[in-house]
Amino acid sequence: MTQENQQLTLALSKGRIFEETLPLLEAAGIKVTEDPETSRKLILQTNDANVRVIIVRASDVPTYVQYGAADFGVAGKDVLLEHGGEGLYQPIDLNIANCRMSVAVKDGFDYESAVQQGARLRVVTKYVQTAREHFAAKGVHVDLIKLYGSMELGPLVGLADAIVDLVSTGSTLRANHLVEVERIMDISSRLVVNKAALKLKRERLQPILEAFEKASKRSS
Ligand SMILES: Nc1ncnc2c1ncn2[C@@H]1O[C@H](COP(=O)(O)OP(=O)(O)OP(=O)(O)O)[C@@H](O)[C@H]1O
Ligand SMILES: O=P(O)(O)OC[C@H]1O[C@H](OP(=O)(O)OP(=O)(O)O)[C@H](O)[C@@H]1O
Repeated sequence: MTQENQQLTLALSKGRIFEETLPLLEAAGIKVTEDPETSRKLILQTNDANVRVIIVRASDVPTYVQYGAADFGVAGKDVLLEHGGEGLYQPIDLNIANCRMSVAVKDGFDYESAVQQGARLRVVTKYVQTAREHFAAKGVHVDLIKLYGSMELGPLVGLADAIVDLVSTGSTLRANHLVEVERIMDISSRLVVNKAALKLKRERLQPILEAFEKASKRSS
């Protein structure tokens, strides 16, 4: 095997996923030697010459792994559901970046009666696939409008009746006078592995996957 074939590339997003993956990497003996918050570099080296980290948008992690540009990565269940998971093996729930996906409305909006009356609701979200499935399963009629961020603004400026977004502490909802009216699902981040890499680089990947699994169980 050539040196290049031995190299493993891990796709991570900046922020909470990077921060919360660091202890798992350390459990596998891997230390990232550069900080993505202070460096503009998109390829970060580690103490292991055969492992490098690439920094991509959270929602792009599954795409890099699907096409083999990264051998493995860490992505939220929210992102994986929107992507569809094609070409990805998802062996471990890492139990990091925990939150929930919920429906929220402006304080005072009677969501239950609107639903009971069969009203057609306008919903803004970044998670169109998951939202569509959720409302279809409930038999609620919705017009979904895709946004890329600041969903909480939608009901405040008359763009929508409701939002589907991630909630953790609830402080973003409170700050914008919104209330959570339905929990759709719990969200955590998963390790995703390129299916071909799992076969071809199993020897290098396996110990890392095992260390991640052990460390993520310890923290649960
Ligand atoms: N408030 C939160 N608390 C805990 N976990 C969260 C929270 N918000 C998002 N997450 C989880 O962390 C992941 C990464 O979120 P992050 O905010 O870093 O990226 P993003 O801004 O949503 O993505 P993108 O850059 O692609 O638009 C999300 O996909 C989700 O699974
Ligand atoms: O319930 P809370 O603890 O307030 O967390 C919820 C917020 O967290 C996420 O945004 P994030 O902080 O990731 O900002 P961004 O997606 O706009 O980068 C999510 O989109 C909510 O706005």
